[in-house]
Amino acid sequence: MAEAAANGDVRGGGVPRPTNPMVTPLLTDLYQFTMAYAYWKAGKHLDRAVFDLYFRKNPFAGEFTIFGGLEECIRFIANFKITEEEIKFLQTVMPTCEDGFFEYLSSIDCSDVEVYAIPEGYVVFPKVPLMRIEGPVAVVQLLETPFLSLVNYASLVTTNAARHRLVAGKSKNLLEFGLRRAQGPDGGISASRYSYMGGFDATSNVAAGRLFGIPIRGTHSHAFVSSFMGLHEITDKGLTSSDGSNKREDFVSLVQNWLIRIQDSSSLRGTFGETSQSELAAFTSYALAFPNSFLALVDTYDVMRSGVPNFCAVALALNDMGYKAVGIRLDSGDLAYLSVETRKFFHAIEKDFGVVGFGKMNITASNDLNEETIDALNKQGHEVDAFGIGTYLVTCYAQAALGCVFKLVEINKQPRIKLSEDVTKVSIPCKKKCYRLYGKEGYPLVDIMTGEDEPSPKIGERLLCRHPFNESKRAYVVPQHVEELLKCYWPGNSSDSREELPSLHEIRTRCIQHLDRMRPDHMRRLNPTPYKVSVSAKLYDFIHFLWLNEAPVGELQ
Ligand SMILES: Nc1ncnc2c1ncn2[C@@H]1O[C@H](COP(=O)(O)OP(=O)(O)OP(=O)(O)O)[C@@H](O)[C@H]1O
Ligand SMILES: O=P(O)(O)OC[C@H]1O[C@H](OP(=O)(O)OP(=O)(O)O)[C@H](O)[C@@H]1O
Ligand SMILES: O=C(O)c1cccnc1
Ligand SMILES: [Mg+2]
Repeated sequence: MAEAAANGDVRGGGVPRPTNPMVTPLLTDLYQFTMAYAYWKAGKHLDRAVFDLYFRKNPFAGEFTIFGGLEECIRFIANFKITEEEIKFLQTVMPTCEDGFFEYLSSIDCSDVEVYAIPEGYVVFPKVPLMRIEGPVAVVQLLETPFLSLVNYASLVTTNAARHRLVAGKSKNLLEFGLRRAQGPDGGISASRYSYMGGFDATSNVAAGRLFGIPIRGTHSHAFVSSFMGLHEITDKGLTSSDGSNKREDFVSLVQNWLIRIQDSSSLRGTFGETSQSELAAFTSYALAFPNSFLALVDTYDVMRSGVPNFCAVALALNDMGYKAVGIRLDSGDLAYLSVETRKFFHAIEKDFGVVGFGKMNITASNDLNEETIDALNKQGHEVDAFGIGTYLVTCYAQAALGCVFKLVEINKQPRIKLSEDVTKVSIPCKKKCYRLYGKEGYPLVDIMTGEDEPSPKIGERLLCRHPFNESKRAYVVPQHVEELLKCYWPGNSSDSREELPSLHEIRTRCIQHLDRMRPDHMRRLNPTPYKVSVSAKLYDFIHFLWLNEAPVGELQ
């Protein structure tokens, strides 16, 4: 709801426009328009074509991917219309094309296009169509680039987020901090949205929070700490206690007294000397501004000799006034060691001053974190409760693109194939149905593609599942549960009813549930087991028949 409202104009049968106003029919490659013209010239533009959108290899050396970006594709086609002004511009780009073509272009929409897709947030695998798009060939051709642009990064960053969640574990808070490092504003907004979808808890990106209802969180920066010179800068020193008693105290004096008491306490005596007064002033000021949610960045000068003792002095002063501090953020140094030492310090405070719960104070870590560093921290042992992750998450540093493609699989009911020297690049022809077959233990066992007219797999019935290209790889499966994967998201001429577009929060919940349902060996970081993607025996035979038919026979001289 908030999404539609924030996005203003709602058209296309109640489907809002794409989130990014740059997503228009012109956000495509020139060759889509030149091909559309050539189809039109040949009188072929209304030929009924079926395209599959899929990827060939899982990213990040993993064996799974999460599908993201579907809602934006549906928003795009629901509102697809080339404006008069855009037509005029296209005429300048393609000056040799006949007027009749531009009249045709101005008449098209996607009312006769059908989109069947795997629901957003599902765990998906190579070669299985994420989307099957059917319609007049010229129109569907125009959808290729925008669809790929909407799905490729969305799926990649959702998968990246899910991988960070898997390595961090369920109990940790994951905060997306990437806006400043993302590939521009659209990259940043998309990263926040799809990181949340992939299992992050919150974002620092305020605009994304507003647009998508993602929880917004944040701490403060080093600049805030170093901007203070000393406690004398704090003019309004008073803090009113939280208990409604109107008790007001000189908070600065309270903090100073606590710092002395910590320095003299039995377990911490001698562990630190003079702390930074600049930092103490910054923390005190921040606590005065946010007494209910005080969290301090403790690594500007020295974590153990200044940041943590200063934080504790302020947190204990807040405690006297009935407020509970949140915790600290570490943004440099050895995060395993520093988090463990900080935790010991917190426990010592709890013990020495009898402040129940102080030992459990939140520790957030940031600084160029990624899957590997979090894995390393886990192996070393750490006390971090929350990870703030920017650069490696949003730029998908470990893999630049997912490599989704959009391939013609049928035209006018004639199956088509794209051949390649590289067998992984050979497309799987035909308008297909796709199923996920579940085994006895409740795990998905295999995805299978069949021809459109083949009977669907049945529970309890043995079915031969074949590798699409490798003759010797095949297995019988007796499914305990069968799920048809491609659902109708844009019915076009068909009589199927349209699937609802769930909220981002619902997609996130679904994504987490689906990841939980996978067999653990597919999900592990090191040498995961590939999930099997197969075709029916009939489709296998047909692929190889068509392959032989289309591949020219070489001549040896
Ligand atoms: N215990 C650890 N094990 C493995 N990697 C770690 C550990 N602690 C921190 N890291 C990672 O090591 C890198 C440290 O970065 P870098 O060498 O720039 O040091 P820094 O602490 O940021 O230094 P500076 O104080 O100059 O900012 C970061 O990517 C961080 O996530
Ligand atoms: O490290 P990332 O995963 O990209 O997360 C975002 C970073 O952004 C902030 O740093 P800032 O821009 O202040 O600069 P810094 O690198 O000097 O800390 C924050 O302190 C994090 O370190
Ligand atoms: O709130 C934070 O701590 C934050 C936000 C963005 C980038 N780095 C840190
Ligand atoms: Mg940093």
